[in-house]
Amino acid sequence: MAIQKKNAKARLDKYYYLAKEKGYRARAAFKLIQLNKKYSFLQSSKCLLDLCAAPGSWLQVAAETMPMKSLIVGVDLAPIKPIPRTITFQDDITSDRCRSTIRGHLKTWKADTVVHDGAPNVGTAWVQDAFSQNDLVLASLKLATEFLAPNGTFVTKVFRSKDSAKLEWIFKQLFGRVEQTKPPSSRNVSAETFYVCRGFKAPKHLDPRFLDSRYAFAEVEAAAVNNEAKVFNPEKKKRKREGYEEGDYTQFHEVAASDFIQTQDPIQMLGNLNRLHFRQEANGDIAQAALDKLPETTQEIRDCCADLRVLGRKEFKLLLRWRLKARERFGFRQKKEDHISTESKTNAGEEAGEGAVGEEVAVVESMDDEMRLQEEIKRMNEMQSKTKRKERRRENEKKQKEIVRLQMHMTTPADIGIEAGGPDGGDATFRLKDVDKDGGVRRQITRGRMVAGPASDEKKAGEEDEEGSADEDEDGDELERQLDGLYDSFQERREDRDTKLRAKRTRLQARGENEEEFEGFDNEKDGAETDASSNADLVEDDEESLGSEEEDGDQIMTKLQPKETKQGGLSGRAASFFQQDIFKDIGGLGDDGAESEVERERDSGIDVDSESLSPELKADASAVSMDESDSEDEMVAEPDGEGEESEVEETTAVDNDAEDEDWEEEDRSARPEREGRPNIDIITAEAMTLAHALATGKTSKAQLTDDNFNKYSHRDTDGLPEWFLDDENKHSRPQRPVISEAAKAIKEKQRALNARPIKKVREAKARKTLRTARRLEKLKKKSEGLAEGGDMSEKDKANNIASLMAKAKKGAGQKKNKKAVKVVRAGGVNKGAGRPRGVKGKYKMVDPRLKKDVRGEKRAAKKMKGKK
Ligand SMILES: C[S@@+](CC[C@H](N)C(=O)[O-])C[C@H]1O[C@@H](n2cnc3c(N)ncnc32)[C@H](O)[C@@H]1O
Repeated sequence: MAIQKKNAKARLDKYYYLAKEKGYRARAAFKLIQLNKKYSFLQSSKCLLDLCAAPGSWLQVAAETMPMKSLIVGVDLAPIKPIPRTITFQDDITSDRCRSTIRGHLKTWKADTVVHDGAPNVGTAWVQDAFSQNDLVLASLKLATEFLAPNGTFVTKVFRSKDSAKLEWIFKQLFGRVEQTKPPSSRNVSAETFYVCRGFKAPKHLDPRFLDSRYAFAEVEAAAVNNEAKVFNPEKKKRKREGYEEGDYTQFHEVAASDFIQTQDPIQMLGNLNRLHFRQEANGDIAQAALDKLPETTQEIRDCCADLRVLGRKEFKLLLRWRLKARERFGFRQKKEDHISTESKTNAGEEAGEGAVGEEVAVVESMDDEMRLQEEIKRMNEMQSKTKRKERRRENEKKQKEIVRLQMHMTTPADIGIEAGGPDGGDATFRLKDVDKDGGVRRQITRGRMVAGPASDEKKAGEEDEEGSADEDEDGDELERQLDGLYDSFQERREDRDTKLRAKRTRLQARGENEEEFEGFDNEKDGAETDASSNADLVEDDEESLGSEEEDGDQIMTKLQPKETKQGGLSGRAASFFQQDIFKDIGGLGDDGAESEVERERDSGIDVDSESLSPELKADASAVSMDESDSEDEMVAEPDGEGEESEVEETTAVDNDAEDEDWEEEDRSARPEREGRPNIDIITAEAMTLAHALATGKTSKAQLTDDNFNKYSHRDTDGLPEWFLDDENKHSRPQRPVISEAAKAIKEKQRALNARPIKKVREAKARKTLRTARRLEKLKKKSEGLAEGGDMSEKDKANNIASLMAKAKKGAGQKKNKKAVKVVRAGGVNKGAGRPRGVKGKYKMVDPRLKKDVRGEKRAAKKMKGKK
């Protein structure tokens, strides 16, 4: 947060002020404007859903861009002040209530566009923030999949992190076209980027895990090729190529659920079968009917039995637990219980008890009902407390691991401090967990240095959790160990059948080994660094709500850039592209005359006079004109419309010697050319460098033309305020290289120019010279007349001519006599009544006191003169 405050001022950039000027509530508005400018999705949308909409600048943009009577709904955790033409409400987009509220607002409509600009609260570690943001993205995508119309558009902000690629993969499964972009208004220092996903495929059915961060991110991660795995695990398992079992030529296998309850090898069944059915044939198995009626046989169990191939670890555990319960109901006993029930253990049971852990035996019960009931209750209680302890321990263990992995940037901050299990409290299905199959003892997943701390912590936590004795704890793990062992053997069987699974496991193992060997991270340092940068990155401008600017000064409102205008059916970008010279002879490519040559030149960063430049020079594209007769004001070349300062200007063919007479305003279009080419003068070091490069062949015309089609060339400046454009012109333009020789040459040139009198002085001098010349001409004529006059004596003639010359000389130094301004004393009859009576010509009303003072001064001056 400190970082945010420190940078608060710097964050108030031009978009902030522009937003303020245009009345948008946040500068984020420009992001939507720029995204829409590029992809034009708002104009064609009639229904829009804005997830995480506060303070509402995107809603403002949507409301003014979408067609009238469009339905625009916005939701955010924070309240949104009402915006005309939009419906807003306050809720968490991850909640079910939010979903039903949206449904209520949309009624039968489907959204054409869903936009999401959500950002989690900042202040935690970078990875954690990024993860929460990704979580938000998934939540918004979930809503989008529910409310988007087929072929609709989903626009979302994503913070670049290791999970961005996974998100992109998910987007690509759901949308026809997915593009990543960063609008210019998004700060470069921000890790945010935007995905514009178009062409929603609207799948009829979507596995909810697809949009669950734990599964979604884990799945995509596993899909990545791990080359290291190949290095560290070069051995190849031999493939089994036996083919079909004898007499079994189908790939779909099912058995009655009661068989699963009775079997001694449930894992084998779960691994090989596709379904456990509950069908009851006439005269069929009573166990099957009883099983069907058992309260433990819940709908969830039935669903799991329906397709065993799609189940995960959690579901398998569920089925195995269900089987154990059913076996108890049916009177089967486990080995451990046989120890408790000393009366009824059979020899067969004992033999089975020596076998592998978890092996069960059928026991013939002979206890009376009461004892059995007590035993049942005791056992259930034990099981319950064991399960609780186990859950707690696993939570702790998981959190510790996640924290370490998080610090190592090896994982996302999955549910730290929240819930380690799945959304419904279960484990992540695809979580890696190594199991010691034979001993049923679970190995630590994370190894080496990384887990040293957590492992001991875990132990501590485990100790704290202990409520009973150590023996009790061991018993408590029994079920877990059995399940893990069973699941492990199931996994192995599956892997034997499925090469992909095997490869995945190998990769994960290799990764684990790499982690073990890796010793290079400095957790503290790393963490500190990322935290700092993360905050800077994640504290995005969007929180800068203008509405509450007084409070934090960071909030802004935005104004949209002008809408993209289409020219001749082409988008603005396409139109400007086809306006290039190479397309000019091709008909039907937009409006040929829409842009003048000069404008084109200007767009490419060159300011030239279209009429005076030859085509070659246009191609040279290095010229911006400056008339030598024009003085310094023109030299400080104003930036053109595109923000490029003029670098070279045309000169007229004016000779320096005649500069005094050259004060008439130049008509640029009438500038002469030298040998059919415009007379070019170079006035900036960049232009000089460019000219040098051209002259020495270091660059070519084509290269130059290419360079001028840059990202600054085709900006839409319509409707933008002057100050904004000025700022753009100053800073958003290509930086051209300058060589020192060029800089020196320009300096020299400017020094010479500065030494010259300024234009007005030269003009005045020229006018004076002209007047004198005219007067002398007149004088000459008069003198000639006098000289010819016969009546006058030679002396008179000489006197007359001398006096004429003296007059002319005097007159040349004098300005025309201005008519005297009559000073009138304000007051009396002259008080406030327009022109004073009897006064003709110019007059000036003055304060009576002032008039008196002036007269007094004059008198005093006269007296002084007289004394002298
Ligand atoms: C960058 S702002 C959005 C700015 C908005 N696009 C605009 O133009 O004004 C991010 C918003 O996400 C919201 N947000 C974060 N988590 C949310 C959640 N779980 N549900 C709803 N809104 C959430 C925050 O309250 C915050 O207002």
